[in-house]
Amino acid sequence: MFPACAVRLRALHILRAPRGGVLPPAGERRAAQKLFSSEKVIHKDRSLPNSSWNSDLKLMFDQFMKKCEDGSWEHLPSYGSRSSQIVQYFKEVFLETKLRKDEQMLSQARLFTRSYEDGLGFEYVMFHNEQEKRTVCFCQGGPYLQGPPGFLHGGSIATIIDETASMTAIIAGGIVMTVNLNINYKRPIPLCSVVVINCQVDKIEGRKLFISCDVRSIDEKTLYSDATSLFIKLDPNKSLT
Ligand SMILES: CCCCCCCCCC(=O)SCCNC(=O)CCNC(=O)[C@H](O)C(C)(C)COP(=O)(O)OP(=O)(O)OC[C@H]1O[C@@H](n2cnc3c(N)ncnc32)[C@H](O)[C@@H]1OP(=O)(O)O
Repeated sequence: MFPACAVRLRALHILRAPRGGVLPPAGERRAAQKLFSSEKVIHKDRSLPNSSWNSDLKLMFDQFMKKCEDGSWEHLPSYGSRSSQIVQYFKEVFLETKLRKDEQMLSQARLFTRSYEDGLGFEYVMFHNEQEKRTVCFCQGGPYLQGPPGFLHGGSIATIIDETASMTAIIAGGIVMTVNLNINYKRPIPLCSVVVINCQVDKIEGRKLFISCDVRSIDEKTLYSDATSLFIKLDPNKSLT
């Protein structure tokens, strides 16, 4: 089964029987639907090529889109404002009513990695291989992500690792959050170069998902960083706050 399909099915399954079989009250759901309808304004898939992409990023995009043709890999679209069913469910179940009512704040909310203008921050595209439980992300880190002069900030590297590992964990386990992320920074990453982040599920134990990642140059000769992370599947019966 393709992962996007798997995510949708999992979300539907959760929506059918959240909180031990009891749906959130209808009034609450209607209010949430009204609130979430504002998200429809933002639709641009930011994982598609734009004029800021360099030739390496375009090349990797084309190569992997070809690999998608036989169904072994799937391109994962990505939006500035996540509005999938799974996000809607997250907001309904895990976001405090007080926060959900703050429409202005929520309408301004953007996915951190998609909050920069084209080319200035994270330009990236992800592909998932369901059989290998593996996600690859090709990322070109722009000039606003500078740490040491000419190189990426370590926090921006952690961010794109966390985003790729999160997608891997969400596809495998549904609604999760990072509880631990360990990174070894081995070589600095030049600004505006393209790297490949490779994440895979190592182990699932109950609610825990163990993910490992590495960050390499696209010719795979340079290992920039490696990381392990732990995700916990959220319990709909426990409050987040
Ligand atoms: C729309 C879909 C969702 C999109 C998500 C995108 C995610 C993007 C990535 C992120 O940015 S996530 C944001 C950063 N992470 C957080 O803010 C998480 C903060 N942590 C928490 O809120 C809670 O830890 C959490 C709700 C995730 C879990 O709390 P619980 O009370 O449900 O779990 P609990 O504390 O019982 O732990 C469950 C198990 O995990 C273990 N555990 C928890 N934290 C651990 C840790 N840090 N290291 C090792 N083990 C840990 C814990 O010992 C236990 O093991 P056992 O089941 O064996 O007893």
